[in-house]
Amino acid sequence: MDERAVLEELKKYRKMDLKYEDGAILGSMCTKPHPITKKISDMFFETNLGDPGLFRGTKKLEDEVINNIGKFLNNPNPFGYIISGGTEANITAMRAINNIAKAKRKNHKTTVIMPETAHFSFEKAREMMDLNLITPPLTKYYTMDLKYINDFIEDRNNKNDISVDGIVGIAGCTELGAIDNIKELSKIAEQNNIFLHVDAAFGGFVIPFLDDKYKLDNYCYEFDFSLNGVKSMTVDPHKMGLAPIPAGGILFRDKSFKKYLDVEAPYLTDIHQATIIGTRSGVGVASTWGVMKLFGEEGYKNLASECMDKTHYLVKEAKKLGFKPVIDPVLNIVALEDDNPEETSLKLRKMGWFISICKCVKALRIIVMPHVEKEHIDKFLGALTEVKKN
Ligand SMILES: CC1=C(O)/C(=C\N=C/Cc2ccc(O)cc2)C(COP(=O)(O)O)=CN1
Repeated sequence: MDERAVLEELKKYRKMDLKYEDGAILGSMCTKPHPITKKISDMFFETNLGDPGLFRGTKKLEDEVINNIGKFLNNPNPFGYIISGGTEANITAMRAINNIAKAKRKNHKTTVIMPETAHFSFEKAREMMDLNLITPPLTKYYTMDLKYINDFIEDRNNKNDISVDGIVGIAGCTELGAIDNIKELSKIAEQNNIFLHVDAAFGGFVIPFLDDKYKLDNYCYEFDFSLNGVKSMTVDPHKMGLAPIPAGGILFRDKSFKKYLDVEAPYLTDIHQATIIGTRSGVGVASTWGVMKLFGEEGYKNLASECMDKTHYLVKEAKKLGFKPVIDPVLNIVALEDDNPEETSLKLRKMGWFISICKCVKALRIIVMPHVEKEHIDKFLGALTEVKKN
């Protein structure tokens, strides 16, 4: 095929895809990347951070991006990477917890406490590292029951039983946007010398920029490295950071954690490699650097406010039509109670609406990303009303 034919053929495939701007994508935590990232992608498309000695400028960008993200997460000295996504970031944090535990006790089964609302990337980590996951009961706000955690750890300590090696707190859970009480989890982690990882894959680019008027009394919004017990965080630029895929982020409190991830990499320009993925493009790094410079704190504050205003609009209009949110929106995520979410979601899909559903509660799930406008919300609620009538 000549170049023209190749491009013509590819256009046929691309036309089969949905477009964010059409507003029918309501169940995605990704959105249309900022336009500047097209130009940045073109500049950095051949870079490979898997061999950083060859791409020193791009590696310098990654270090600056990690520091810039660290700044809005109250970490003056972060260590980390911009990697394939939140899944790789969470698995990386579990690698660190597992390797720290194994270094203390050889035949120990690493035990990690995390909520049932945790993203399924932790199930992949469990399977890969044979982790022992403990899921405490949830409160009515869909956050982990702190008394249960304290009692569980105390009981283990009293029995001199297998200790708890890690705790995972979610700052903006996938299904509902609920934020665990990271402040209390940090105290528990510090008192018991347990590694606390915060999965803020979605919330990391929202919570630091959230105006107080959107904050609910039932949740604690302190969630970052300002809490001494927090040892690592997942924060994904390719969600509310408006970077193109792939751009997940893993940050550790400092560089002392690198030794728990390093693997010898003899034939690279570096002698060690800490990331799970080897060869990795620098496009996500450069795009994140660019969008963060373009937006600044004000830009992300405006973005968070715009999405929260549309979220509250959706809830207000849905309530008028008799639909009930599972919880008041914590972030730009709405879960509407539904007696048969699978069926409703399928009917909506046939009408061209792509929402998702919750697992932890019978509900429809809508993520009000920047590409979702009020007109899309109005049309969606019209379709939902029609589906529920029949
Ligand atoms: C709290 C948390 C998440 O909500 C999460 C992903 N969430 C949602 C991923 C998603 C994105 C677009 C889409 O159309 C559908 C789903 C991940 C994994 O992030 P990923 O590997 O970048 O998908 C980790 N933690």
